[in-house]
Amino acid sequence: MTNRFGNPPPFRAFTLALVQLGRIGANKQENLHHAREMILKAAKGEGSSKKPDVIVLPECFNSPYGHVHFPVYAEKIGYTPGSPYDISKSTSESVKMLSAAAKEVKTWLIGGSIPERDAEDDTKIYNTCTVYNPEGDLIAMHRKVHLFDIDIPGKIKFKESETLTGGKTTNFFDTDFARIGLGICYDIRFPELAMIAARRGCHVLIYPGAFNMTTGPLHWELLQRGSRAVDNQVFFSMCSPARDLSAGYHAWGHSMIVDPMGKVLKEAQEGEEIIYSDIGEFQPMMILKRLGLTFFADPKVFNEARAGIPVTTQRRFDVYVDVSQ
Ligand SMILES: O=C(O)CCC(=O)C(=O)O
Repeated sequence: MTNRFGNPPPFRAFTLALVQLGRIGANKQENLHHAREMILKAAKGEGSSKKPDVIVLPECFNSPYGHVHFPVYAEKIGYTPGSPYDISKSTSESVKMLSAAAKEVKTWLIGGSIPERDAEDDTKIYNTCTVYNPEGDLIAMHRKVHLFDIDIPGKIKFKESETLTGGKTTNFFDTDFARIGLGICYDIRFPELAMIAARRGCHVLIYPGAFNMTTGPLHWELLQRGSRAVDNQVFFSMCSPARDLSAGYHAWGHSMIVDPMGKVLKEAQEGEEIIYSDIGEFQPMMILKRLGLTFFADPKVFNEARAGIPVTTQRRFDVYVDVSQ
């Protein structure tokens, strides 16, 4: 696909690891220490025969989840919109840990999310995902666009907007094997974000998330499979923290990887766990080629979904009205 956002890299199979992180408590140092341990474990492919190309952490991995906690745990990443990413002078302990861990394991790392304090305006805090390449460079960020403000009487009330500001941009990044789109948790409820990413050539969308015990059982899987993956014919994945019933917020867990036909490739349970899945299919011949410098993979399900059910090219933008009013 050619587009004004630059051609995406050719899509080749890769292995994705989701770290459904547990033990996220009040002590930030411990949270960072444990997250690092789990990144190292995931990189070894522990519990799997696979060594991942991309490792993902959950939403809000360095702090308890709740609007009162965000200002206390917020860190300045050192990023100013419009400027290149440069974390050499960042004061963020979380960013330093993530960058060093990605470099150590030489793997792409989607660093879940952390509360981020604006570089210039101290009153603004975002829920921010940072992404590192295998050299440890920060190469992409996503500030949660849609804030999680809900009130289901007797079940759950949550108001991120009490302390957070919403991001203003859609974001993706290119690796040498795929273009990957970003979102965070509640962003999944807004189909526009995923559709924009898919139409900009993303093959895979990855959202760190932390659904709860009310909406989790009803919507977590439905939104990933039935909605964002099938709507856009992309691989879709959300990575949750593990469920901790002693914490103030009870995460649903069930981190998941879904293919473009809506098939669940891997799903975690509730506890701390690392799950792995191939994105695209490795063929035996291709494994051999992989021992050389190049390898080819079969993005079969991606191409077949789009060829067999060509909604991507059948959309009637001439008919759809502007629904923004
Ligand atoms: O949309 C939902 O039901 C949950 C969203 C959420 O937990 C979040 O945005 O952190």
